[in-house]
Amino acid sequence: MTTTAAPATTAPVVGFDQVSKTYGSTRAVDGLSLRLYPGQTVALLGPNGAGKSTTLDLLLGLKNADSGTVSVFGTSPREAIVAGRVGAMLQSGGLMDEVTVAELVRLACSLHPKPYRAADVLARAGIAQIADRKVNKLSGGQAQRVRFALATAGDSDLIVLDEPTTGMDVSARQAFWATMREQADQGRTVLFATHYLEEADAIADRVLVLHRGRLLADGTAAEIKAKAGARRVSFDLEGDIDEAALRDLPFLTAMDVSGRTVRIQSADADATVHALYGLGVYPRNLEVAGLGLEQAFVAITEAEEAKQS
Ligand SMILES: Nc1ncnc2c1ncn2[C@@H]1O[C@H](COP(=O)(O)OP(=O)(O)OP(=O)(O)O)[C@@H](O)[C@H]1O
Repeated sequence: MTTTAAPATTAPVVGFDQVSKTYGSTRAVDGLSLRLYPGQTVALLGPNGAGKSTTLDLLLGLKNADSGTVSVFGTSPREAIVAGRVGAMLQSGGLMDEVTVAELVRLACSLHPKPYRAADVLARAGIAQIADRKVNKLSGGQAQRVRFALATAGDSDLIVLDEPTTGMDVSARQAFWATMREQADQGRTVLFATHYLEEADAIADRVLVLHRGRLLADGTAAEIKAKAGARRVSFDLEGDIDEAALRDLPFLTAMDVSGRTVRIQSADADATVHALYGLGVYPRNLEVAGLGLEQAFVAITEAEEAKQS
C-alpha cells in the first residue's frame, strides 16, 4: 500500500509550492503546497467552492497561479502535457458535436505522443458498442465514459479526473474504478476530485481535504477519520425519550432520534456514555464506532468553519 509520506528517493510527480490563485476578491487557492508521488491514488475532497477544480486547472496549466510554482514531472504543466505524460478528464469538458465517438477517440489517440490503439481505448471505456454514435446524441453517463476514453487515449504517467463518475450508473462506476486501480498498480499516479466520499474511502490511498483553498487534512482515509476525533454512538431507549436531556450530554457534537433509536456523535464517547447512564436511562443495543469518511469530512470542515467565523 502507498503511504502519504514522501519516499526518500522518488521524484515527485506533482509539486505545488505556496501556490495561490484569486478571482477578484475570492481566494480560490491559498498558499497550497503538496507533493504527489508515483503509484498514488489521491482523492481531492472539499466542500463546494473549496478550490478543487481550480487546483486541477492549475495542475493542468489551464490557469496560471498568481504566486507560487506548480511543477509536473519536474517541468511546467504545459511541457508535461505536450510530452504526453498527463491524461485528464474534466468536469464539463465539451465534446465536439458533429463527430462520432470512434472519430473523437481516434483523434485523441492521434494527438497523444504515446497512443494506445483506438479499439482498445473504446473497449476499456465500455463504449465500443456506441462507437458509431454522434457525440451530441449521448446520455450523460455515456458522455462521461467518452471523456474517460479521451483521458486514457495514451500511456500517461499522471491521470487527473474532476468528478469522473458523475452521471455514471453503478456498473459503469465499478468498471471505471477497476480500470483506475489497474493504472495505479502499473505505477501511474491517479488524482481525482470527488463529492462521493465512499469512492474516496474505497479507492484512494491518500485523501486531501481542501477548505477555502487550503489543505485542511492530508492522509489515508483512516488517518482522516482518526483526525476528526469524534465517534458515533447509537442505542435504543425504552419509554419516553427526553431529547433535551440527551442534548445536554457532554461532548455531544450531533444527535438524531428516529423512533426508539438515538444516534449521536461525540468528541469523547466514553464520557458521553458514562453521563448517559447517569441520566438513569438504560440504553440497549449500544454501539460505539469510528466515523465514516463522510462524517469525518463534515466534522473537520465544520470545525474549521467554526474556527474562522
Ligand atoms: N472563473 C472564475 N471566476 C470567478 N470566481 C471563480 C471562478 N472559478 C472559480 N471561482 C471561485 O473560486 C472558488 C473555488 O472554486 P472551484 O471551482 O475551484 O471550487 P470547487 O472546490 O471545485 O467547487 P465545487 O465542488 O463546487 O465544484 C469558488 O468560490 C468559486 O466561486
